[in-house]
Amino acid sequence: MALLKAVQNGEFLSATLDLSLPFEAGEWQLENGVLCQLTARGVLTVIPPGLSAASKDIVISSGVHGDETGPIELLQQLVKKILLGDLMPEHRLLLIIGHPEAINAHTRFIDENMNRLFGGINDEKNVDCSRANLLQCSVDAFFQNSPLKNAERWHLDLHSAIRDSQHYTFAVSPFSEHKTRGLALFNFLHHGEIEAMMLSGSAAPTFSWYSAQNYGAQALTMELGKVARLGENDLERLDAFNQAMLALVSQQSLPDYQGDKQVCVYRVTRTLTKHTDQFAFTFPANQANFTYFEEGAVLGSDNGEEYVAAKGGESVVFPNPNVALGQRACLLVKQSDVDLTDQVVAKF
Ligand SMILES: O=C(O)CCC(=O)N[C@@H](CCC(=O)O)C(=O)O
Ligand SMILES: [Zn+2]
Repeated sequence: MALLKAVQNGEFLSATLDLSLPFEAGEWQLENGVLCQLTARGVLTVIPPGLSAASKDIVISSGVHGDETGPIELLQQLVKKILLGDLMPEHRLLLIIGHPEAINAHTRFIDENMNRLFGGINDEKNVDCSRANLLQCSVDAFFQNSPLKNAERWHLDLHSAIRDSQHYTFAVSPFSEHKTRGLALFNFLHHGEIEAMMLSGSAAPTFSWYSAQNYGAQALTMELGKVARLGENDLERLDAFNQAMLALVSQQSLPDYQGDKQVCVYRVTRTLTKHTDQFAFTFPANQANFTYFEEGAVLGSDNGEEYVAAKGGESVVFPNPNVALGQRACLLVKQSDVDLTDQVVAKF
């Protein structure tokens, strides 16, 4: 079946991944009036017939890393519900399957980590750079061409962690110069029963940062469980998040959270960068995210420089000594007692 026809039938993921099907752009309307625009492989805009003053512009992306497949399955389910008329979106949506070549290859990336390529347009020297450029242009077009004036902008970039984690689900809030940490975003995290949130204090060229920095979007990198092959994910464990995501796209706004789950908040204290090939950690490669190290514990070293846990201790997240030179080898975080219902955090 041709690519466009397959997408129209709800098969967004399989049509996106079948690279033998030539890409066809297309625009069509569903019986319920929803307008769909397929503008690039894996890039679908959805526009409900009746936009209101409360409508938002929401980007949901998955598969920016090809081996993080649980969120890709969730996105496919969401798209299918919309395309078959089973879910009426309330907001303009840009729904993205990030990196088809990497997904097909079951790898994080092909030549370089695409989630470090959102700092602006790249030289198109490989497929990761070309795809990052296309995704940046797609996000630009989506936000810039919105008929909604002063609409709230959101971007949820869905990932899953490589290793075990003391928090099965968590979010990274990228640093930006805009107020991109609103109370509605925290309310969403509570509804999704997301266990932890890290507040980043410095810019990083990730996809969620791109939308926060350039468009003031309420943006998060969401870490949802652990990497597994497509079709082998335990989506039950992500059900609270999935329900919150479905509600986000189909309701004007989420009701104030009344449950008793609390998001554990961390501030990023430091980013350790790999400067030389001597970079090494003192702990095993599979050390769980959020492992805590007492003050003074040696965490690793790089060409004779030792990294030691700071005053009060620090926890390590995303430790990876195998990254390219000049890239982030881990984040160090400290638990913070800020309350996510607090306007003070929401100011930033
Ligand atoms: O589990 C890991 O080590 C990596 C999971 C992952 O891909 N995380 C994102 C986080 C992006 C951010 O800091 O916002 C990444 O490393 O790109
Ligand atoms: Zn990822």
